[in-house]
Amino acid sequence: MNDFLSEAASADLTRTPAWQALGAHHTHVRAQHLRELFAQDPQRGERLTAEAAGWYLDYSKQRVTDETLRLLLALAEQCGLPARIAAMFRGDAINTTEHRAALHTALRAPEGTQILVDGIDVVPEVHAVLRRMAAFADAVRSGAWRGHSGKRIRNIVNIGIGGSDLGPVMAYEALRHYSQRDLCCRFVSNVDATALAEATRDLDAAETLFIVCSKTFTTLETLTNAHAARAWCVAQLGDEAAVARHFVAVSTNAEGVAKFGIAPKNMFEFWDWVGGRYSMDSAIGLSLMVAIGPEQFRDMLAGFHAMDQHFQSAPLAQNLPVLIGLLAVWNTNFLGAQTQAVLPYAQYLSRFPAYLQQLTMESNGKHMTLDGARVGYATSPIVWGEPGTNGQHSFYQLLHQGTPIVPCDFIGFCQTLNPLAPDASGSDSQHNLLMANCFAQTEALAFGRTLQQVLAGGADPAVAPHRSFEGNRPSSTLLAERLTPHSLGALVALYEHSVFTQGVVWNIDSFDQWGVELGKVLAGTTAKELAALDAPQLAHDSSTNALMQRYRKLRKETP
Ligand SMILES: O=P(O)(O)OC[C@H]1O[C@H](O)[C@H](O)[C@@H](O)[C@@H]1O
Repeated sequence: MNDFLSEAASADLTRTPAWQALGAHHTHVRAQHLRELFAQDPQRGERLTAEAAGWYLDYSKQRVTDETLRLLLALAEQCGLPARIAAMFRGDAINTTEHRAALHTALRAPEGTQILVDGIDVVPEVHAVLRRMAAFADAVRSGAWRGHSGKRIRNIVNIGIGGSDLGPVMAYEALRHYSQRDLCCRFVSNVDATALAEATRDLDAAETLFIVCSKTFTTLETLTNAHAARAWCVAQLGDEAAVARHFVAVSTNAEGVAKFGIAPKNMFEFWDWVGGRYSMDSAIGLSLMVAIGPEQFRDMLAGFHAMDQHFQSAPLAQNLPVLIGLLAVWNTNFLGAQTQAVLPYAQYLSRFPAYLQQLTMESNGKHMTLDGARVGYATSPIVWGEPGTNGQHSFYQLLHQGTPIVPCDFIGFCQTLNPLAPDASGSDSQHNLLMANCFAQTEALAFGRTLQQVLAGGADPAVAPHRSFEGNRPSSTLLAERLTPHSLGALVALYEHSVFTQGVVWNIDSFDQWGVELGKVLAGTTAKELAALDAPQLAHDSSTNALMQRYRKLRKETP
């Protein structure tokens, strides 16, 4: 057993005293409505809140009592959370199945901090790469870096998938307001050739820079797209040598990058102790840095770091990531929720739910404990969501009146970056409308509308039951003053650490992803069979065989 694992963490979770106490306690909470909890405690909405790194968390509309919180905090203690947090920040090999540290926190550690991996301080390396990235970003932004034919770079195409795509594209969209207007960034991830074809259709190769992002530099989708992009570029510019001015790489695999034909001086490195889904603040964020500039990127890192410090040092009861993580455990394991909706009331955060899907589900979608036993409890919720108010006109019907319980995280900002409709008081009426929707939704979910209220409003008694809302649907609200690189960094770190908190309680490895491997291996074999058009025998199951045969037949007949 690893020395950072406490005895309790390795014992069967469901037999720990805190878990058992929560099991006994949850029937009591289930019998209570949020209406009663608020009526009993007029200060609840101010009391069940916490604040850190510019973010205010209101979790008073979660179905918890003070006793629930006390028991959840006891559970965290019994699972050894404080020791596990310390182990992560220290650089212990907490990713046990891959024998690696999970040190994304080192990516935003200020210069002068010392973090040792195998006896070597990694912080100077992190800052050396950041400086190289900054010099490159400045050169592209100023026009000092020219394309092969001497033209200025106007377009950046990031090629990567999973963590090498979702973080950069989410953050680029989130921080568009801060990006250089004459630079256009596009992101290609899917191996469907349509993605690359549409991303490059209207571009001039002479003005286009490809950033190929892949931690391993072996990912089939990324290498396939990178080769296709290279062919497109060379065909347009008529010279193989153009690759040197139009391709850079971000990877841990220098050999793979060199083999592709990108010179070491055009490669930005990161390290195996950075997980793909935890890498947007490493060199994987190069496209973002080119778009928003090194200063704003550093501001984002400072936001990450502020939340890291809070997670590391705040008491568990006031610790935002810990609270959010424990509430997820409560909702999943005791209230029976299977999914979690993330609802940003900010168009700029349109890709945030997709980003959180990988962060959460690839991290905690596991069924084996660190000790190699099958878990006897549910682990990661299914994460989904859309920006408000769009979601309201789509799936909120189910949130309000459906049969499943869906805990919601509402995320919003007090100030808009695009004031289109300033009113007499100086605030923006369009933004007021957006946020009014956000607050009203949390209220409606929690308190609903009783049958009596509906009837008192004069509704037809036959329709009244359909128009009543049970309420008692849990949500949290995260509010910050303004969407800035700093507040975005803090928000991402908040969720990273909340996912870690859940993983610690569930006693799973939140940093491996073996479940993705099988699909990759099978697709490789199948791709070979599809390529060999006339190969007579297929040895899959009858369904897969029939599908492949049909595909081959129709593909052949297509002119
Ligand atoms: O960055 P790469 O090595 O190309 O990996 C890209 C992605 O590959 C797999 O899908 C992994 O499960 C992801 O965690 C990773 O982000």
